[in-house]
Amino acid sequence: MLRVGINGYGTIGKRVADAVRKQPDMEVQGVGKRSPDYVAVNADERDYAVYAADESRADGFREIGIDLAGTVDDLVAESDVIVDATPSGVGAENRPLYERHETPALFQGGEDATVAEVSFNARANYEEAEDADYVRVVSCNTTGLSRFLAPLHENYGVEKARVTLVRRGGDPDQTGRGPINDAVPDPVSIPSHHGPDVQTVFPELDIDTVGLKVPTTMMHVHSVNVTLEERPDDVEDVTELYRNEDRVLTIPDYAGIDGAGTLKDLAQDAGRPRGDIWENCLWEESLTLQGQDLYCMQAIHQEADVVPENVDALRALEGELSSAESRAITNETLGIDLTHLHGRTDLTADRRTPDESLADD
Ligand SMILES: NC(=O)C1=CN([C@@H]2O[C@H](COP(=O)(O)OP(=O)(O)OC[C@H]3O[C@@H](n4cnc5c(N)ncnc54)[C@H](OP(=O)(O)O)[C@@H]3O)[C@@H](O)[C@H]2O)C=CC1
Ligand SMILES: O=C(OP(=O)(O)O)[C@H](O)COP(=O)(O)O
Repeated sequence: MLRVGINGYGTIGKRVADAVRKQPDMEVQGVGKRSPDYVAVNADERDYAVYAADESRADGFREIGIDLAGTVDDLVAESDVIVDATPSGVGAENRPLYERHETPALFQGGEDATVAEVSFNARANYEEAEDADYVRVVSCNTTGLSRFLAPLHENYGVEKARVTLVRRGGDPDQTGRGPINDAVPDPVSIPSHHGPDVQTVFPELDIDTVGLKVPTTMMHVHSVNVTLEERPDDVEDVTELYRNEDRVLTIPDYAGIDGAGTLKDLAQDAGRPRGDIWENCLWEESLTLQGQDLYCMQAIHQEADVVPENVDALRALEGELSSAESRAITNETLGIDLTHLHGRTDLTADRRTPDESLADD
């Protein structure tokens, strides 16, 4: 059993903890938490051992009935590997602590790529993490773009990718980012940081990205245009390619899923924890071919898509399972499977009004 310590129990850390707990080959050693607040209570209620990130606040944990298991220093010493899910920039400050204990670590996409030896996406470059001690799981947007681009890259070649990222303004718990009523070029400089970040996974790829933020907490939406080196025979071939990707949910036209709100509703109806959507959500109807150019739109649940990638990155560091083997276990244990949407598509031919049916009979 791989003992995994999670340092930083916020939006990403709490989801990674729950995902690790579901794996047959891993266990959660404990979680590092700084503030003794409702999220700390939630960790305690879920029976995670809580370690203090800031010793000066240890009394605050005791006052709310949380019996600390130690400090983050202890957590690092007792774990086989650390998932650092602290805010952007704090991970880099933590790296010397992990080095001191010779404990390998994963970092998140808010860190600069230089924090680790490898920037990781399970679908695109799993093998590169096998000999590493420090790995950065790329950000939610970069994860979504890597999953989207990998099959195109392999099957048709990518001459040039251009992406407009309509970014959610903040996560639901980030009350400090609102209320807002605006659409803000963010970053206003072009290209945005996302293009260079995708190149940490696909070094040769020619990609330009621009970003803006809008007042929603639900999901990011990408408008993508890719010039392919080789033209697919038919757009249906591309649709089929994505239907066969394990972490891409292709949205069939009949489903009536018209935006991030209906996607979240779908996830909640499906009983997903926290309404999480781990897959890229790609509208089939938006897949369009014009000459060598492919267009499409996809939505990315920023709180969730990096979670299975963290689990796979832990296995990549171990070096015992292949990408396909690890992804299969992660998908199965988390329940990454909304293919029931496609099990219904055959019925669309019979979607006639009662009057039409009677007329035919
Ligand atoms: N949120 C998102 O949409 C995504 C975020 N990421 C990346 O994941 C990383 C984490 O982001 P996110 O989960 O949103 O962050 P959160 O702010 O939600 O959580 C951060 C956690 O780290 C703790 N923390 C803060 N400062 C320190 C410190 N000095 N030492 C130890 N722990 C500390 C916080 O403690 P406390 O609250 O107790 O003070 C909290 O538990 C970032 O790199 C981010 O860019 C990647 C993909 C998507
Ligand atoms: O990694 C993320 O986004 P990014 O890919 O746009 O950098 C997360 O959604 C965090 O974004 P934020 O920088 O708006 O907090």
